[in-house]
Amino acid sequence: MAMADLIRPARRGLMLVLSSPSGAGKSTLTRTLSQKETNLDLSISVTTRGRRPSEIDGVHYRFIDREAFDQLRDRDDLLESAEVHGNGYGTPRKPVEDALKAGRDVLFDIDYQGTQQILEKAREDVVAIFILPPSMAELRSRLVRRAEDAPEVIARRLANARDEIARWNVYDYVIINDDLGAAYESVRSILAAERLKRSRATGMPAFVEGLLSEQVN
Ligand SMILES: Nc1nc2c(ncn2[C@@H]2O[C@H](COP(=O)(O)OP(=O)(O)O)[C@@H](O)[C@H]2O)c(=O)[nH]1
Ligand SMILES: Nc1ncnc2c1ncn2[C@@H]1O[C@H](COP(=O)(O)OP(=O)(O)O)[C@@H](O)[C@H]1O
Repeated sequence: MAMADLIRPARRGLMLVLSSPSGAGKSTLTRTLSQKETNLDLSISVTTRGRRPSEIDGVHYRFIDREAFDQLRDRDDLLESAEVHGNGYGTPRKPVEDALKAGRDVLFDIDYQGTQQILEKAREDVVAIFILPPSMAELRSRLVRRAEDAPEVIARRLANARDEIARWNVYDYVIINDDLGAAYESVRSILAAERLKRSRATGMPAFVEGLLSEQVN
């Protein structure tokens, strides 16, 4: 091992938050990102909301009852928690702390209230991105097309969208998810840039080392 590797402090993982009003596309972007990116753990939240037909317990959320939720929160086992659209949601603390300590980055799909709580705790380590739909009409059609929620649930989520959009200034970046591929590339670029910024403190990034060690004639 090179001397530089021995004295270089390991980079603490960063916390990447993706939030959006319901239906703007954060779950789709989160899923793609966690499949394609290495060194990025997805934080699995607990929720008291009922499971949607397409969801798997332990993969998309851990579905728990109100009593279990209150117990986790009261024991301080949640890094952040909030009431959203009438249900409890929270981030289990332990998996996040373990990943960050090991230098892995963590991806969160949480709302603005949870984002604010995490920012208050660890501003320097957080990168918060807000995903917006191109229009309110398109937001509505995405919720209808997704066909996972009852009409009254969709109506409530659309009504709440206005309050959520008004919180845009909690975030470091805002992305309009019109073309999905373009939105994904924007998220990926932000992650790459923020990782590079942080690696300055801990030494040369691997791809720079790679370029410098390559011999060409
Ligand atoms: N604060 C907080 N919000 C969460 C958490 N998990 C999910 N959310 C948010 O709760 C809201 C509702 O999520 P969900 O019921 O899956 O509906 P969706 O927005 O239509 O995908 C979204 O804004 C999520 O980002 C969490 O652990 N903490
Ligand atoms: N750029 C896009 N163009 C068209 N449809 C999209 C786009 N992004 C996401 N969708 C679709 O919109 C619906 C809502 O997306 P989803 O990721 O579930 O939103 P959220 O997690 O923000 O509630 C899904 O059916 C998804 O396939």
